[in-house]
Amino acid sequence: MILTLTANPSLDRTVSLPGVLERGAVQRAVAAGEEPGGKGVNVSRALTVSGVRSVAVLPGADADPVMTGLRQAGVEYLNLPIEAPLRSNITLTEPDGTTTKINAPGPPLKPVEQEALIALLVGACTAGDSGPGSWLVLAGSLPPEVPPDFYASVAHTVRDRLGAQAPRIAIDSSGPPLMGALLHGAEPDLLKPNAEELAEATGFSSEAELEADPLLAARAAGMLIERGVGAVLATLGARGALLVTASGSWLATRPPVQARSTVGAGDSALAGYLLAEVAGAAPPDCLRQAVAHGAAAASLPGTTVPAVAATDPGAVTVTTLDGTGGGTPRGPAAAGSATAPPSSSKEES
Ligand SMILES: O=P(O)(O)OC[C@@]1(O)O[C@H](CO)[C@@H](O)[C@@H]1O
Repeated sequence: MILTLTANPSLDRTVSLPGVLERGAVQRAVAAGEEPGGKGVNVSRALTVSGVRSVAVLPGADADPVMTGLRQAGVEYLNLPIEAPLRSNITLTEPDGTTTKINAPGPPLKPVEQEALIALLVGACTAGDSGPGSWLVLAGSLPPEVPPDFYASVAHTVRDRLGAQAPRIAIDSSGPPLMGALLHGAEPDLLKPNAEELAEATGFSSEAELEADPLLAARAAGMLIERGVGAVLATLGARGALLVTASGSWLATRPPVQARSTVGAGDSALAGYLLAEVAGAAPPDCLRQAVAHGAAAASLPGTTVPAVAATDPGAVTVTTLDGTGGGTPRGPAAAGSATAPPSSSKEES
């Protein structure tokens, strides 16, 4: 069982435009839809749709549309009821796949609610089939009033309370919550940054340089390994993704796909990695499945998550970067090409 914690979930509203987004104009959408979102929620959705048990832990009222969406999608969840409605995040998509996203701050989570959310999570870790072979994913931004070291506090509490039975911890966040986690000793077993977050977390080179140069990105990821991170799964937009561990570094690339919405592609990549990992795959094959999942998600509308059966890991090429490991190269040699969101769409972590 894989647990996810989304402290700042959202109802993702996707509006499809018939053409280019025109600032200041009234435009008619060709389609609109809603899905439960937030990074951890998306990871849980992607795992569930592939038949891997996942429980999403999140704040929000029983009647909140996010819970309704999770029930409809058959996703298991544990919610901490709060009074305020959860946020709605808006995605505007253009026909060429260009994605514009506007994220709301979300309702504040009071200190007493933060404690209760952690208690709910610890309870979930001790129940069922969570344990040292499993994972806890801490993902997304933090709502107002939550301190930036929140993910580090969660990691410390879970490890203190569960000891050897604690699940491994994966973190996917950005800005102050990412820095707060790293600076306060969260020491995640897995960190999933994009190029911007890798630059932010290491202060090593710029986002553009890291995205353009996987070897440079691998060096930056290596700095995080030296600081106690177990493994770094770095998504590099059109350059594919990297996996860096203490025992090896790998780069995965694939032919471009026609992107429809890059929202949630990073979350699906993390889900792909985890579902391969819990099935016992070797690191290069976990990376392969991450890239296959991310590519499939980018080709789907809105925050839609793919099932593993709809992904194409055979199209992904994995190469060893440092001669310490490597997967069985499969599919067309496609170095330098990968999931290709349009240049005007930023890959979300
Ligand atoms: O504001 P955050 O928490 O950083 O990101 C939230 C969000 O953009 O992340 C997901 C895509 O990764 C979406 O479902 C959701 O709207």
